[in-house]
Amino acid sequence: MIEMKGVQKTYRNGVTALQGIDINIEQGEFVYVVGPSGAGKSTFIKLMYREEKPTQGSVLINGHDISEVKEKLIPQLRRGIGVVFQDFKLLPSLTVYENIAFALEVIEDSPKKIRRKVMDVLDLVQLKNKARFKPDELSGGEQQRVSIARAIVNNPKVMIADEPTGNLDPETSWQIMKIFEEVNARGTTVVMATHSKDIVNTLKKRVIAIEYGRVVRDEQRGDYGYEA
Ligand SMILES: Nc1ncnc2c1ncn2[C@@H]1O[C@H](COP(=O)(O)OP(=O)(O)OP(=O)(O)O)[C@@H](O)[C@H]1O
Repeated sequence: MIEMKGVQKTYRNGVTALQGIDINIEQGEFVYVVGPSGAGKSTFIKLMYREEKPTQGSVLINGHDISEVKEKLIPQLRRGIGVVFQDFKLLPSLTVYENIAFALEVIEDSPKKIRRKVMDVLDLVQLKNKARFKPDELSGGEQQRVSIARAIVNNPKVMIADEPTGNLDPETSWQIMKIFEEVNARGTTVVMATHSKDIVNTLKKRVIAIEYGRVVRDEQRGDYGYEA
């Protein structure tokens, strides 16, 4: 469902962040992307939701080359892809409820439908009781749960996360991983860049390791493979 063919990404400053990337991720897989700092993980993730375009090669989602999606159709493309960041990226002036509903309002659902969908995802991340809170009234783990709820409220086929536990303590990170596993169990493909040796070596999944912009390892139930 996600395919990269002969992908190279060279940034405008001349840095080649990725080269010779050929990978295929099937619907329903859970994939960790690991590797040293600066190896190209974030670039790899950004190519999947058209935050960046490849310099060479193609990125296909369900057979469609996303580099060819017209600018005005990018919001529509992104609705099918939930994205979770290390720093949550919630809108500070909106409540928890509004931050999630915002992702739906652009697709013009009825108010009743919006309410049901938002409350359903808040239930999944166990934050129904904080729907009226603002992000700065929540702990880091709670904010990350809101950002996951926002990412999945449109029921995307893919959830992509760039170091989602990077700012969280170990216990909170495990809570977040339980939610990721639940989302994956419901059929969503999950691709997650991480530096967490503990998580990768405990919750065994497919591991794609990137070094100096190239895939150096791709294993089912792989290890983290680096020192923490
Ligand atoms: N917007 C950009 N413009 C120019 N160079 C960039 C840009 N983004 C990333 N790079 C460079 O591309 C390379 C890969 O960066 P990337 O952020 O993909 O690595 P990473 O593996 O995610 O690193 P980290 O684990 O530290 O987050 C690095 O050399 C980085 O400096």
